[in-house]
Formats: sequence, C-alpha cells, structure tokens
Amino acid sequence: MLEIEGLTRKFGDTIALDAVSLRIAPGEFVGVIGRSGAGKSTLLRLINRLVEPSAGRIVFDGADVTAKRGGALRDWRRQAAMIFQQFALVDQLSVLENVLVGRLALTPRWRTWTLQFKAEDRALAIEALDRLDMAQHALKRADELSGGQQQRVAIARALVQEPRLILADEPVASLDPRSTAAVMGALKRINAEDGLPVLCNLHHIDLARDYCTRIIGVRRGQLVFDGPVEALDDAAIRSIYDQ
Ligand SMILES: Nc1ncnc2c1ncn2[C@@H]1O[C@H](COP(=O)(O)OP(=O)(O)OP(=O)(O)O)[C@@H](O)[C@H]1O
Repeated sequence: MLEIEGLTRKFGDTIALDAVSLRIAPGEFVGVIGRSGAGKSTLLRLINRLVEPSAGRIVFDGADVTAKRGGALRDWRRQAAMIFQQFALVDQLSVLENVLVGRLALTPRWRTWTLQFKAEDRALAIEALDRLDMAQHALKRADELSGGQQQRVAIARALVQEPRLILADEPVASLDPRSTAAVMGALKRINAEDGLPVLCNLHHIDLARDYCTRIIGVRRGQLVFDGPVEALDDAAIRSIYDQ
C-alpha cells in the first residue's frame, strides 16, 4: 500500500503540488489526469524521490519513503520504477543491454564497472523482453526500434528491477495509436498478472477510461477528483480541466 499524506512541492512562488493525500492499493491501475502544468509529473517524481518534497510524507508498506537516504533511497528508486515519455534508453547499447541496465541496482558494484552480468540476469532480461513481445529484437541497437518498441524495452527494463510500483509519466504521449495500444496493453497486462500498482499520467481522457480502474484529477497542484473510472462524468472532467 502506497500512502501519501499532505505531499507538497514548491518551486519558488509556484506550488506545483499542494497538500495531496491519497492511498493506492496493490493491483490498482490509477490514471492521473489534468491540464499541462497541473502537477502530474511532480507527483510521480516526488513518489520516486527524483524531487524532494517541501512538506508531507510518503509511506510504502509501512516504511517511510521520505526518510530514506543513501543505499535505502537507491533501493526505493529501484522499487518505484519510472517509465518516461522519451523512454530514456541508451541508443548505442543493444536492447538486451538496455534491459540489463535495470539489474544494475541489484548487481555487485565491481560487476557493474564492466557491464558483466550473470547468466541469471540475462535470462531474466530475455524473459522480460518476451513478456513484452520484444525478445526477437534483443540484439538490435535501441535506436533501430520504433518509439512503441523502445517504450516496451523500457518497460522490460523496469520489470527486471523487481519493482513494487510502476510510475509511468505520459508513457504514450509521443506514440501513434497502434503503439499506444501496445504500450498501454502491456502495462495493463503486467498490472493484472503481477498485481503491481501502476500510477500513470495521461493526456487523453479516453485512454484513462479504457485502461485505468481509478482516476485522480489534479488541478493547479490540488487533488480535485479521486474515484473509480465510472465516476468520471462530464462535470468531473470540467472541474479537473478548469472549464
Ligand atoms: N524543476 C522545476 N522548476 C521550476 N518549476 C517547476 C519545475 N518542475 C515543475 N515546475 C512547475 O510546477 C508546475 C507543475 O509542473 P508539472 O510538470 O508537474 O505539471 P504536469 O501536470 O506534469 O504538466 P505536463 O502535462 O505539461 O507535463 C508547473 O507550473 C511547472 O512549471
């Protein structure tokens, strides 16, 4: 269970996130929607601790995430796997090597210097690629793939991190409709099969409706809607989008 209490982040005079509290249970697929600049990315980055909170607390399965430092913080970042709009792959590395990067946090440091991975790690990486229907591309360079394929590699990389939570920051914003369906379908399948909670920022309400079980609406840093996808009616949408 992810518990967020009074989470706030200020950038100068801007309150990017304003005292947000929520709980996310295992297996939920939560869509975060709101206008550009509403605070959606800041919420995900705060949870992963890429951004430090100005106030508030994040607790995961009883452990205070906001208090983590050093090795414990690195381990949390591994557990709260991020998926980015621009994939964040290393173009010059193969697909397989990119997925293995997800094992680095679980690999003794001396092995990481030379990118030496154990046979078990390679097997895990291939298995993850196979789940994303990408195993046949394992030896290609990352930059030979389409955007949708690159995003599926990024999801495979997240999976080998052995995450407990997936944070996807507009994972399909730069993809065409077919790739969008492949990537959202993959996230949905992993969520269902592994019971991993997914928190996913989305620009399109239709996508949120099609794939999410619960919707969180953010307006000017504040949580203005939190409910099952069925409750997202026109009035709720107007209030989230400030119309
Ligand atoms: N590093 C930063 N420095 C200064 N201001 C920031 C920073 N990051 C975010 N902000 C501001 O915080 C607010 C929320 O930004 P955030 O990126 O979280 O919104 P968003 O809902 O994800 O928007 P988008 O959909 O455009 O990605 C905005 O006003 C933004 O300009």
